[in-house]
Amino acid sequence: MRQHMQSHGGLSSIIAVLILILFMVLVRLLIAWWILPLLAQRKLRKNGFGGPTPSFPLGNIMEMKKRSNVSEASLSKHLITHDIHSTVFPYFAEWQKLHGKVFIYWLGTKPFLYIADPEFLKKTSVIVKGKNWGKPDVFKLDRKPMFGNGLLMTEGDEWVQRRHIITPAFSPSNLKEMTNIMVESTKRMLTKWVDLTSSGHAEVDVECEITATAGDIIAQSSFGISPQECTKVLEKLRALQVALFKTNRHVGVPYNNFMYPKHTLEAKRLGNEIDDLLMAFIMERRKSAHTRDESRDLLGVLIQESHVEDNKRQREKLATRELVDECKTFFFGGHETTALALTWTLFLLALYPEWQKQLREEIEEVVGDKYFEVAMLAGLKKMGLVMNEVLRLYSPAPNVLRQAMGDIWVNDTIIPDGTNIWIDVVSMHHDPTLWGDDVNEFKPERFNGDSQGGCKHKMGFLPFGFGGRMCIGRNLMMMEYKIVLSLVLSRFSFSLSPYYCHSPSIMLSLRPACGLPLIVQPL
Ligand code: HEM
Repeated sequence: MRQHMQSHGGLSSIIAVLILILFMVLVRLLIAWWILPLLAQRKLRKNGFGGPTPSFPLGNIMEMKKRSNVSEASLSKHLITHDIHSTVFPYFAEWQKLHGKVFIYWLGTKPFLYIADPEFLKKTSVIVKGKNWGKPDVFKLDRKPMFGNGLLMTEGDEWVQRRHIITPAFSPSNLKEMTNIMVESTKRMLTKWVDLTSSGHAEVDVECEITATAGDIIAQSSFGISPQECTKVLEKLRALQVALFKTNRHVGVPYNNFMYPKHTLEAKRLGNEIDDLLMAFIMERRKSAHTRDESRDLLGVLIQESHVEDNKRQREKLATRELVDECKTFFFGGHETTALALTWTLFLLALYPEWQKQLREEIEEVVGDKYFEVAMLAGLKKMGLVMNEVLRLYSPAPNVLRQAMGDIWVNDTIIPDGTNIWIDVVSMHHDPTLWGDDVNEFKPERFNGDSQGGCKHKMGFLPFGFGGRMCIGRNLMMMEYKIVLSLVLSRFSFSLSPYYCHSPSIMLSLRPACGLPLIVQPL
């Protein structure tokens, strides 16, 4: 009997200890997920920033979803308007009316400082330089299968070192060497269009075609990968983007991965498969690096750096894992945004044929029947104006993300260490107080003689980000943009297909949700 009571007492103490442990774990989680973020929010609110009221554990996500659904339902897909902010970010457009251009909102248990005020942004960016900006932890984790710890996601000294290593790959002489690849890839695409049109198909899904060509260009010019191998990586990247976008909806909610186990596992699997493919290319190039004069394309530069460091046995060598992450980052970042800039351009030129005509005349004058040379690009001035106007109205990178690494003082305002920051580029590019009443009109001439397009604030036009972390590939993009567009315009005229539905939407980048069907006609 005594023995029975003793064992019963032992069991009770074990249960009591377990309950205590469980209680302590819950308290710790509550502190980490809610109390500490609330304290951070209080510090931010002391500055006078308002914002929608969050609830635990979703923050403001339900409201964001609700507003997105309402906006989608009310969108007339046949009405073409360039006033897209309230369509792509309906919740931000609504909250701006209530709380101004700087406020706090919550993704799950993470408070974010929303900024659509260029003056406020300027003040923070004067104080904080490239190296001292971080990237939000939640996105680093969530987008890991896509970018790993590549340049886009690195911070501090590691970012400085990587940026230093990678920059030479974008030197003018390296870019010049890429011209042939760009011309040949585009010509292959256009030959396909000729075949299609001669077999009676006048309609082409231009977004799909341009994306494949931009992928082919980055794969060949930066990694020396053949078009066939490139297709494999591109298909997986696209599938990964879709899977990530589906899991992305609850970013910031604790253990949100378990809410979409199928998509999370799929993203992980695809991420690993892309890693394996890239690893195989790297190994192949590493082998040949010993035997041939190594090319100075991006992969060549990265491999050379890792070799030099290997030989000297320095600590900061680029490990193979880091090479894979950089390749992933550049593969995706290097084709998706450029392809979208070209896609939105073809959409706008289809809508405004007088600009199509003007650009064609300029190309005839500058390039004519000659083979494309880099020196000709500067002569394509009107095309440059169109490019800027497209990047303003339909910015492929719709937002810029930051995290404060240390307290940031902006006059009397403090942005505390660890604050996540969401900069709304679409809002700033469509703000009538910055651009005037014609803000939502397609007017490339606004950039004539003014690289800021008449914007009243020099940080109101940010298609490539800002400061030290500005896009490293922007010169490559500009060159590719002009080459591809010149070749398309000089071989084809085009108009919108009656099946086009106007639905710009966000899937990491700003894209036409239903593609871009165009009626193309050989010239
Ligand atoms: C229309 C085309 C492009 C647009 C709109 C664009 C936009 C951007 C933006 C907004 C950023 C973030 C800057 C920031 O955080 O302040 C960025 C960074 C970056 N972009 Fe681009 N980009 C384009 C083309 C390219 C190309 C062609 C490449 C590569 C070949 C590239 C590679 C990168 C990389 C690696 C970063 C990270 C830079 C860093 O953090 O140091 N981008 N880009």
